Amino acid sequence: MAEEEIEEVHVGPCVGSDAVNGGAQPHEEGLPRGRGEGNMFLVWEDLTVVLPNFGNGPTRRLLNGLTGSAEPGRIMAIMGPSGSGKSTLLDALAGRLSGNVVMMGNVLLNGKKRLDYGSVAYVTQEDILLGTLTVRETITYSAHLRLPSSMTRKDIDGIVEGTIIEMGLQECADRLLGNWHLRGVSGGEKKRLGIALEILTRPHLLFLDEPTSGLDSASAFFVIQTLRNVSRDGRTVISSIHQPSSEVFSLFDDLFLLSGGEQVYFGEAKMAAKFFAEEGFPCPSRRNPSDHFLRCINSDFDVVAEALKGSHRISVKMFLIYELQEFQNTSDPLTNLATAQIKALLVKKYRSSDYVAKARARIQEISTIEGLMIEKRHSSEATWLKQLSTLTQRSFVNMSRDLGYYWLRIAIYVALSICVGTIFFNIGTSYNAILARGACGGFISGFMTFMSIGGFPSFIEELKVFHRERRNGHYGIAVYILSNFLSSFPYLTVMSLATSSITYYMVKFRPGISHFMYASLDLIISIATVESCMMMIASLVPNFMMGVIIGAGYIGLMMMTAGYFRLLPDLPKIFWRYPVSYINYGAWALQGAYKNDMVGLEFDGFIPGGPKLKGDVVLTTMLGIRLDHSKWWDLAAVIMILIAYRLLFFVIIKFKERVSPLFRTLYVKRTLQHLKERPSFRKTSAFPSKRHQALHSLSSQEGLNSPIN
Ligand SMILES: Nc1ncnc2c1ncn2[C@@H]1O[C@H](COP(=O)(O)OP(=O)(O)OP(=O)(O)O)[C@@H](O)[C@H]1O
Repeated sequence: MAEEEIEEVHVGPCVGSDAVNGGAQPHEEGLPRGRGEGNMFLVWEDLTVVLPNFGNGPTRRLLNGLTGSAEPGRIMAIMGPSGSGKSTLLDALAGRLSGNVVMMGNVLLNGKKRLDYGSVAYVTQEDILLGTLTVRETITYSAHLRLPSSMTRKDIDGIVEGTIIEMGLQECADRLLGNWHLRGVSGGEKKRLGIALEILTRPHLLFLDEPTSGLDSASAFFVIQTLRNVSRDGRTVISSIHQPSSEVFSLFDDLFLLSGGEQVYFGEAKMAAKFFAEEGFPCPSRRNPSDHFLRCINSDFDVVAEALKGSHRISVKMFLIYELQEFQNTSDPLTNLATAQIKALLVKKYRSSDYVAKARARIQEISTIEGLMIEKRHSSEATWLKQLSTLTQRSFVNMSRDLGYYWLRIAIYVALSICVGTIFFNIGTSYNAILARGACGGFISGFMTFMSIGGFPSFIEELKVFHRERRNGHYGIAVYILSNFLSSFPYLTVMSLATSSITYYMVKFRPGISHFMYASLDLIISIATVESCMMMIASLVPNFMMGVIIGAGYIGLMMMTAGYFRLLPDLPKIFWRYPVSYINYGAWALQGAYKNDMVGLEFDGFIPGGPKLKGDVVLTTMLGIRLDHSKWWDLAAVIMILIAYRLLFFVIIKFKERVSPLFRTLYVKRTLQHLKERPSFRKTSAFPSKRHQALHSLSSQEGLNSPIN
C-alpha cells in the first residue's frame, strides 16, 4: 500500500522524497488522528497579517488569506524564500506577533478560538542562554524549574540525560556555552540545546523557527529527525525551514509553501512534487525537491537575472547567468517564464486544485472533532519554593562565573578603597578633618555605589533569559526578583565588607565594631538599591546602551542631591529638596553614614587650643544634617527605597504584560476601521468557503480576530 503511494507521488523524479520515511503516512501507522489526551489540532483559516500604514501609502500584507492545519503525530515544514513570511506565520499561529502588525482570520485550537495554549513551546531563531553554564547545567536547571516538584532528583536527572542523548549533546554536555570571555560550544550545539530545553517537558504543540539555520546537513538531519520522533509521540510539530536537503525534506509529513505571503501549496510534503508536476513544473532528476520548489517561486531570481543580464564584467556573474539559463532551458517546461509568473500561476492553480478540496475536507473533519478541553495551565509544574531555590542557585552560579558581574567590580572596589585609604589616611579630629571626613563619606556613599552600574551588561544578559522564560511561562516575576536579590546578596556583602574594612581602618573613622557594622550595612543596602534602580531602568529600556546612559544620568542626579555637593537645607525647596532629596537613597545613606561617624566625636575648634566642637554640632551647623531621628531611621529609609525599586520593577513588567493586550486591541480596531475605508484592500483566500465566512462573522460578533468586510 505504501509502495503504491510512492508510485503515485513520484511523478517528478526528484531525489530524496521519502528516502527516509518510506512514504508511509503517519496516520496509516496508527498515529493520533483523532481525539486523545492532550492532542492538539491546529487550524488556521483565511489568515491575513497586515502591516498598517495610516498615511497615504499602501497597507502591506505580510500574509494573505492562508489556510491550513497541523495535527498530532505529524511534523509540518513551513517553507519559502527569504522574506516570504515563514516566521510571521509561525508567530501568528503561536500568538506572538509583534505589536505593529495586525492579524485577521481564525486560528483554532481543537476547534476553539485559542484562549490559552497551555503546553505549547516555541523555539526562537535566537539563542538566549546563560553563557556561563554548561549544557547539562542549563538543561538541569530548566528541568528543576518546570518539572513537577513531586519528581525525585533521580527522575529529573534521568529525563535530563535522556534529553541530552536525544539531542546528541553528550559530547558537549559538560562544556560551557560561552560568553564574551569564555570560549564555548558551537552555534549548532547551542541550537540543539535550545530545542532540548523545549522538548524537555514534552509539549503537545511545538513551534520552531528555522531550527536548522547555521547547521551542516548532517546536524540538520539529526535535528529534524529528533523532531520527527517527538511528533511520533502524539505531538504536533510545526517548523519553518529555509532550504532543507532532500534527506531532511523527506522527514516532513506536511508542507506549507509560501511565497511573498501567498499560499503556494499546503498538503502532504511528498505530494508537493506531484502538484508541481501536474501544473507543468516537474522536478528534474537529481534535483533536491525543496530546491526546485524554491527556484520556482522565489521571485528574487528575476531580479538577479535582470541585474546579471546587463553586466558581463565578472566571470562569476557569467557563471550565474549560465546557471540560470541552464535551469530555464534544460529543466522543464517552465522555460522562459519569469519566476514571478510561475509563482502567480501556481498560487492560482493551487486554489482550484484537488489538494485544496482534500485539505478543506480534512480541516472540516478536524473542526468537528469535539473541542478537547485545553487546560489553562502554566508550562511549569514546580512549586514556588522549588523555583525560587533553583533560580537563586542558577543565578548565583552565573554571577560566580561571569567576571563582569561582580568579580571585576570587587577588584576595582578594593583598589579604590586602598586609594581612598591612602588619601584620607588616619584622618584624625582636627578642625580641617571635619570637611575631609565629610568628603570621604560623600565619595564612599556616592561614587562607590555609582560603580554598581558596571554590572548592567551582565544583568541585561540575565534579563533576556528571564524574558524568554517568562514568555514561555516558566515562572513568575516575583520569584525572579527575589531570587535575583538572594543570589546577589553574598557578592554585595563581600564587596561592601572589603570596601568598608579597608577604608574604615585606614581612614580611621569612628572606632568600634558596631560603627563598623553600621557602615558596612549602609553600603550593602546602598549598592543593592542602586542595583535595584538599574533593574527598574532595564525593565523600561531593555537596550544596553540606552540603559547605561539613562542609569548613569539618574544616579548622577541622586549623587548631586544627596547632601554633599550641596547641603540638604540649601537645596532649592521646590523639586530638589521636596521631593527629590526625600526619595533619594543617597541622601538617607549619607545622613546615616555621617551620624554613624560623627555623633559622639569631638573635633578641635577653629582656634587652636580653643573649645572643642561636638560632632552633633558639626553635623547640624556645618553638614546640614538634622538630628531629629536616629541613624537607624536613615537606614530604614534606604531599605524602603530598595523595596520600592524592586516593587516598581514588578509593577512595570506586570503593567506591560497586562496593558499591552489592551493597546493591541485598540490598534487592531483602528487598523480594521482604516482598512474598511479602503476599498482597494480586498480579501483573498486560498480556501474561499462558506464555512470560513460563517466563522468570520462569528468571530466578528465575538470581537475576536475580525475579518475585513
Ligand atoms: N513586525 C514587523 N514589522 C514590519 N515588517 C515585518 C514585521 N514582521 C515581518 N515583517 C516583514 O514581513 C516580511 C516577512 O518576514 P518574515 O520574517 O516572516 O520572513 P521569513 O520568511 O521568515 O524570512 P527569513 O527566511 O529571511 O527569516 C519581511 O519583509 C519582513 O520585513
